[in-house]
Amino acid sequence: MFPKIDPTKTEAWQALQHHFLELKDVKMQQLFAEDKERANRFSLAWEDFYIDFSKNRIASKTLDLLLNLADEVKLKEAIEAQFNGEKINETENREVLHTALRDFKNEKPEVTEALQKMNLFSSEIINGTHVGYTGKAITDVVNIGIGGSDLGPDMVTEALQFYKNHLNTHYISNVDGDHVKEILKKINPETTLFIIVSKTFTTQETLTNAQTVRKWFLNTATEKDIEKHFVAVSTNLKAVTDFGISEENIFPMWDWVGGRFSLWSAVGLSTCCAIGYPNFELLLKGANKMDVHFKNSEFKTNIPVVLALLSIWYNNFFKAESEAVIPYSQYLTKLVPYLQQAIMESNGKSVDRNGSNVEYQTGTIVWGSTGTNAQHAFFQLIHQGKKLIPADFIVFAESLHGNSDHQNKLLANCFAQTEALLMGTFDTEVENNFKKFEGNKPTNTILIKKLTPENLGSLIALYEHKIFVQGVIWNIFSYDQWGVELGKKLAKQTLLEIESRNPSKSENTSTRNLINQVFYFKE
Ligand SMILES: O=P(O)(O)OC[C@H]1O[C@](O)(CO)[C@@H](O)[C@@H]1O
Repeated sequence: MFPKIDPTKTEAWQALQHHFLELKDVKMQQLFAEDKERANRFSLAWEDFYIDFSKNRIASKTLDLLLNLADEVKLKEAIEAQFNGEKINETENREVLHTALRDFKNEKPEVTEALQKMNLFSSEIINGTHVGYTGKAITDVVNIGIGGSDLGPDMVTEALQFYKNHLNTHYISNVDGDHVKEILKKINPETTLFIIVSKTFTTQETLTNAQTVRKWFLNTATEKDIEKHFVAVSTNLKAVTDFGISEENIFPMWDWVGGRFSLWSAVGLSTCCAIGYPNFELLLKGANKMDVHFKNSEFKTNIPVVLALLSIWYNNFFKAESEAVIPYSQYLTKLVPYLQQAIMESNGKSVDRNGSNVEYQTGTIVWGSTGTNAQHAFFQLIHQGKKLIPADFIVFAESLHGNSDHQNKLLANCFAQTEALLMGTFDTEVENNFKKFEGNKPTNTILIKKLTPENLGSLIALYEHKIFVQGVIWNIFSYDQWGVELGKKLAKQTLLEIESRNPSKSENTSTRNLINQVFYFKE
């Protein structure tokens, strides 16, 4: 196991603190003017990716010190420990091997078997050999799950809709009954496949939605028809079979795959049905390429490592509280909600790997939405507000739609925004302070050749590894999520009170009043 090192006790951290004082007031506009090679020096080209990180408040020394920090906290050993399947998720006593789901060279037999099952099943759904209870082909696929059992597959299916076949896909996640009701309005029980995805098969929202859908289905069909229309993805075979789904209709999940890192497994079955297995495999292969890059590249040319270190620089030294992600692609509308779970559920921790409270900032808040729309929404604050918000701009050089007029305008806007954020109105006369832009706002630009399943896989894996690197540096456990448990427990108790319809006995007066007010409104 790699050592548990408090980052603030390292020499590199101390050096970075001094260096921060030298650099905190530096203007990037000047750094660019003084160094014509800056953009070349602070950029990385890899496969179909070009990462420009020159528009950051860094000098060469900054990067050197950050790289020293990575060495001092033994990042290399940590990466090896993860890929070698050591139980680095210590609080759950689990290995962390989502990378094994996409490693076609060293496949785990159970992964190969699951992929074969997904291939066969999705092909039968797509080509119409798997028919519903009245003999009709499946037209709609509904994923029922929440968190990692929803956000990843939903995001990927949406992102790759250009590659989609005739199947309609739907995602039911919220326990709010409006969600399931609105989806049920759109589908026909005779031609719909339901995929219940829950690693634990104990999640209240998913089980409630699954029961509601089952009841709706049985309004027209019979119990024996369930096998043609319901499959599940879970580790909890007993709970699934108790629900009424037979073992052959269960796709596996494993303890060594965290929910928010599981879209590569059978959790991605809805995506696999929507885009077909060959495209799904390309997605996995793209992720694997990034895994190999992450595992083998020296840190200074290692994309996830460099992006993670830059984020640490702002989070821990500039004290930036959040980061924005702005994909200039309508297809990536769901990337930010997906990243919010991946990043914040992983690194929103305040206890270190030794069990002590941490005295430094950890998990960044991530937010954002697609450009160009975001320009007309919150960009005002990034340009002229008081907060420092480092941002990742993600854009594809080639479009899928082929309309160069649109694509050129999209690219122009993306690049122009990063330049405006950098330069502001530096060195130019402005009429008044209201029209002044300070500039000096940091951005990374992730320019990718084209939105293909492979490149999307690489992009997602990039962020997965960035999360891990940050967790190692902060000396926290990125792969557990104890912070979600208390709310789940209290919701169960609160539900009992609401269902009892007796005046609340809740000890907390605020909660008590809220429950009683609901009763009053309903009278
Ligand atoms: O797949 P399950 O077990 O239903 O869990 C769903 C989600 O709930 C969480 O446990 C907590 O929100 C996530 O980590 C997970 O992705």
